[in-house]
Amino acid sequence: MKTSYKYLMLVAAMGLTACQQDAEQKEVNSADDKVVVEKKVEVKADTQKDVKKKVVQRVDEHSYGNIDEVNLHHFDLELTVNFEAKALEGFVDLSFKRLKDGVSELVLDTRDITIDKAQQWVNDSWQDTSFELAKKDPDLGSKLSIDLNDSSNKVRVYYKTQPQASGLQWLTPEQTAGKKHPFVYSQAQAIHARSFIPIQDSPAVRVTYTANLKTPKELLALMSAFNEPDTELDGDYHFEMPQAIPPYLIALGVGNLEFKAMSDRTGVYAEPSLLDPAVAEFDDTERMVQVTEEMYGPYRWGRYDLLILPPSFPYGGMENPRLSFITPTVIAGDKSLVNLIAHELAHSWSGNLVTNATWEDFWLNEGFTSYVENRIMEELFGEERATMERALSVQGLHEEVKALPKEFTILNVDLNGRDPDDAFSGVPYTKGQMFLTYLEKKFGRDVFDAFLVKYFNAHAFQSLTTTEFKKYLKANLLDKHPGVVSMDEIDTWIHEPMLPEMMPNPTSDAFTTVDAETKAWLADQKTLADLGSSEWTVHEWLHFINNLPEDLSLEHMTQLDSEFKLTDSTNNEIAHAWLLLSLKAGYDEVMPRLETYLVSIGRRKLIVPLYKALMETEDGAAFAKRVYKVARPGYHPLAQGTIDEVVK
Ligand SMILES: CC/C=C\C/C=C\C[C@@H](O)/C=C/C=C/C=C\[C@@H](O)CCCC(=O)O
Ligand SMILES: [Zn+2]
Repeated sequence: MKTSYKYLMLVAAMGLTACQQDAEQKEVNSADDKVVVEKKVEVKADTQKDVKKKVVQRVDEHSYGNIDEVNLHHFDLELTVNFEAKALEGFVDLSFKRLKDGVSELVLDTRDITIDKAQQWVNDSWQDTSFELAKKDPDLGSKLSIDLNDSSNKVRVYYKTQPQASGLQWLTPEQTAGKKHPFVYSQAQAIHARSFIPIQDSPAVRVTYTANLKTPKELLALMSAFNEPDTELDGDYHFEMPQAIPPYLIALGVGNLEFKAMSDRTGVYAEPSLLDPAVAEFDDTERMVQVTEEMYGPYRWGRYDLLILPPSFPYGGMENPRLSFITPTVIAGDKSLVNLIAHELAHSWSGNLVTNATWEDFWLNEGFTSYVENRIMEELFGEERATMERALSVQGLHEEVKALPKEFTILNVDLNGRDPDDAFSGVPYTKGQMFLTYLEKKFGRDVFDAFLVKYFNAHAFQSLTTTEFKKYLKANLLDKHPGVVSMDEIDTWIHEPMLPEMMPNPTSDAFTTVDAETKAWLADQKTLADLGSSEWTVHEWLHFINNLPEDLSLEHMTQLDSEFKLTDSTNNEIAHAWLLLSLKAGYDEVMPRLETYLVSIGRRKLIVPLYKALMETEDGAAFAKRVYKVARPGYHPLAQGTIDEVVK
């Protein structure tokens, strides 16, 4: 096996002796994958702590790409969307610059892609070149090495995706709202872009792109690129993405989609029956863009549109640039769940503009975004709602942390040897958000806002590691205001497990009132009719349900349901909270509703806790297995993977 280029990069950076290099080299040559190589280097670096922090964290253990040798900066994609074969078929031209002399190969990430041919651009023509597709690693996929001659700077790869591509979901017409047309969409984060494009699939890479997609004539294709609002349906679509983005933000969606504008630069794409409800729900989007610009500087991506996906979309939203992908489960009819739009929009600053360099730095994307999301909500809907949303998140975090492996409660998590999807949790989101809220409170909002604007500008269209962030924070905030927050405190937030005592604890007066009312009801001092609940917002309802005792009597559960019709709630968050409580309290009246819920929604956050709760009892497990059999074919591969583990 060849020596890992990353190994050499690390050795050079760490200044190991020739003898040490030799010893390491032997181990590397016998190792069969690069993760082992990096583990080895990390052990070695333990004796040089500062070097370890500086160097090892720059390594992206989730990519085979030779990014220190070849800088991939642009691609042109030509694909046919073949619904019968559940495949994308065509080729990609990858343009790159060499960073060193003597580079003889371009190393890419792939997963479950069939490679038909590789060519390189030499002397003004395409010439075949040899390539090697390595054995598949279960987490990372297959390394693709393409031989380069001395001068080429463009490679063409002919390929097709396979039906099980982890980054694509192919839906039959029956799985869509309209039931007449098929649908396909991508979800590339964290390391799934490689299942539909051979690429250096690391968030440290940034590429511009163009694409031509051929689809059935009656369908519309969209990408995370410029989407012309009045595109004609003709099955032949061209896209340009002039801003350089990391590969996990490459996205496509194809279906029976229509467009409605919400402002000059914002609009919604959705299946026809969902279009008007979505526009009504999300018509504050333009205001959201404006207030974010006022706080954090210009929106740098041109248009900001939303694509409403089928309910099987495994996440709430995905921040694909210029075109956020959105679950329909947040179309509640009362704008109660639109913080999700604030969140995806906030990524246009934190995540898409300033990006985590590796998946171990994921909290840099999500902590900042959750903080900015809440600031947008405060601007649009007031302090009380923003506080309630923070309080709900923090309570959820406390619950989640109890069940997580301790190492996953660290912001700068160690993902060595792990699939990033397996470490996914609310920690990078809410613990990260609370860290920034802590800094805001310590330094004051004006100072902290100025720091954030500077941070976004200084790192625009770049990726950075946690170590680089800490250095920037120290120089630009801590050292400028000495004695306010120490580096030890910063390290506790970023590198220690669990939740620090200094974590802010958002308290809402409205929630305090709900708590008092609940107490009075449980003590038989008030009836449900006297609770004042007719004035409650969705957030108060969520707080109420989430804080009821898990062993609430069946009599109390029945009273609640007959008074408030909670089993029939059409708000998916309230329904989720109520169904979960019902499972814990043994309130079986909900089972038919639970079955419908689990079969009709594929968003992991809403269904995984329900499957987990079901698996706690024998009857529940039998129910879970029966329902999952029906629901599974409609779920996204990511949700299938998670729930397969739960419902073993
Ligand atoms: C500690 C976690 C460390 C690393 C995880 C790295 C990457 C996460 C990756 O697996 C994929 C994440 C995709 C997220 C997409 C959208 C979310 O913001 C949705 C949140 C949940 C929801 O609202 O449904
Ligand atoms: Zn996010």
